[in-house]
Amino acid sequence: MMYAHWYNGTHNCKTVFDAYFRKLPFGNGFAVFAGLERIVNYLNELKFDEAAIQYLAGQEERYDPRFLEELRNFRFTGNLYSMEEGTLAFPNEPLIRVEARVFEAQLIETAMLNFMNYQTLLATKAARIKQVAGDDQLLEFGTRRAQEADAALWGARAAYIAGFDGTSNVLAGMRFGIPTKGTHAHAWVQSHESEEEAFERFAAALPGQVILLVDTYDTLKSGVPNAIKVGLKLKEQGKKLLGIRLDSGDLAYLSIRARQMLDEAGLNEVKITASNDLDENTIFNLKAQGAKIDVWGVGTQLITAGDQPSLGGIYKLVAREVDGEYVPAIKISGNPEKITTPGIKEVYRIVNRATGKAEGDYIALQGEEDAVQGQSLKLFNPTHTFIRKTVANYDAYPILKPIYIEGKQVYSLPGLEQIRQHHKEQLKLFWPEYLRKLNPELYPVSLSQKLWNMKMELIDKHLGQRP
Ligand SMILES: Nc1ncnc2c1ncn2[C@@H]1O[C@H](COP(=O)(O)OP(=O)(O)OP(=O)(O)O)[C@@H](O)[C@H]1O
Ligand SMILES: O=P(O)(O)OC[C@H]1O[C@H](OP(=O)(O)OP(=O)(O)O)[C@H](O)[C@@H]1O
Ligand SMILES: O=C(O)c1cccnc1
Repeated sequence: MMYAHWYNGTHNCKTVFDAYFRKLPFGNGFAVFAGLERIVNYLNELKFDEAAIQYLAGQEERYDPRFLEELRNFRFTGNLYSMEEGTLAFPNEPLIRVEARVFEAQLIETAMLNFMNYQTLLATKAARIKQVAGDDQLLEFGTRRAQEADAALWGARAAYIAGFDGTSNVLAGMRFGIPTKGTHAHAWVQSHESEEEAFERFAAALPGQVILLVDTYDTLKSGVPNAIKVGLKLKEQGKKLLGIRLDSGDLAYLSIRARQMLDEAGLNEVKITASNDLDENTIFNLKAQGAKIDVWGVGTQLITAGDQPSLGGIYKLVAREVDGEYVPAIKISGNPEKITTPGIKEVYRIVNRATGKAEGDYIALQGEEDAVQGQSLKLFNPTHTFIRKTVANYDAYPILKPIYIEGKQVYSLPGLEQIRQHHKEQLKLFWPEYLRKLNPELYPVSLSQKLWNMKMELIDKHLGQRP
């Protein structure tokens, strides 16, 4: 497409694209936007180096050398607006808007969607797990099962944004400052003559971090009693057994029994960690069964987003420059939900001043800023327009922030702690009915009347052209 634009002399035409998703993952009521940091890293480094030019020169498309010369000077020179990481996002509203030469805007589509889709999916899955875990500690244990190494690293970051407390991925600790936490594997126990010896040696090496895996041979007959022996010895030395880990069997029953045994031995402070194919449903059920688990190690189901391995985020052309002016663009589909919303748009989060809670998101055309300054605002469902409400006494917060203006990064990436905090504050903005895990209420995302009218006119215009 880049070549075809260059060949036809349209490559410098300005275009506007929106990145958004149509359907929330996991039946959740919201998504947690993530991926911006990696998008910024990508755009800052985006260029065609000599090796790339050479590779393209050898392809069967037989690119004109002047095109390859153009690529040599390629960099991102456009504008990019985005939600901040950790922000709650909803279907059919732009999460990112790109305004750039079509040459650039088109190239970055796939990479941007890759980063946005995976990280947003992961942060959303992690938010669901966080919701059931409450104040229990959550550890990300997924690296060995992730869809390759990048997914492990950025997935650990996304999980931390949404409320996980640590990761077993040490590179994620080094790169992003996420606390690294973990225990030991069965192999540690298997590589000693006895379980007791294995526990003692582990405690000797890492006296401040001892969490012992107790299920290698027999959890209640051998693992927990041996851990208690080591725990009591550590106590005598003024040190502490931090915890035990259960990794198989009935985690409710075993944790209740292990808790009793630890308490009877006077080791009330020793925490119980559980792992083994956990997700929000097993954790919810284990808690309902009265499991005595303080720390949850979650791997495969989180890092692969096991129940929905992809977010269907898309990137659609919404405006293009014609004779020096932007004109809105639309894509029609037989499926009304797939019809795009044309034009350059702002997204506002409408917050009720009396309750401090979000009433809905409101998408208006650029230049329509007055629409959200009035005494009252009409929100309606763009597909089922009879579903409507009027909000008075509100604040309208624009949620797309400028990240690049004319290719210059104008946004300083916040630290991870700040992003995590922002996410926590976002959650407080919403009524619980939108946040609940099962059958949440549909959060209203409305179009301005002007935008809705314009969309309908464009639909009429294009359908009118049909034979
Ligand atoms: N009390 C419980 N209620 C509901 N689910 C549980 C309970 N205890 C464990 N589970 C879950 O049931 C599944 C058991 O899986 P599986 O049968 O493969 O494990 P296992 O045989 O105990 O251990 P291993 O990993 O050694 O095979 C896991 O996902 C685990 O988290
Ligand atoms: O179950 P997850 O949520 O992915 O959590 C990570 C799992 O990885 C480790 O197991 P390991 O790779 O040794 O396999 P196994 O315990 O299932 O045999 C650990 O003991 C957990 O069970
Ligand atoms: O630290 C652990 O116990 C751990 C880490 C990753 C995967 N499984 C277990």
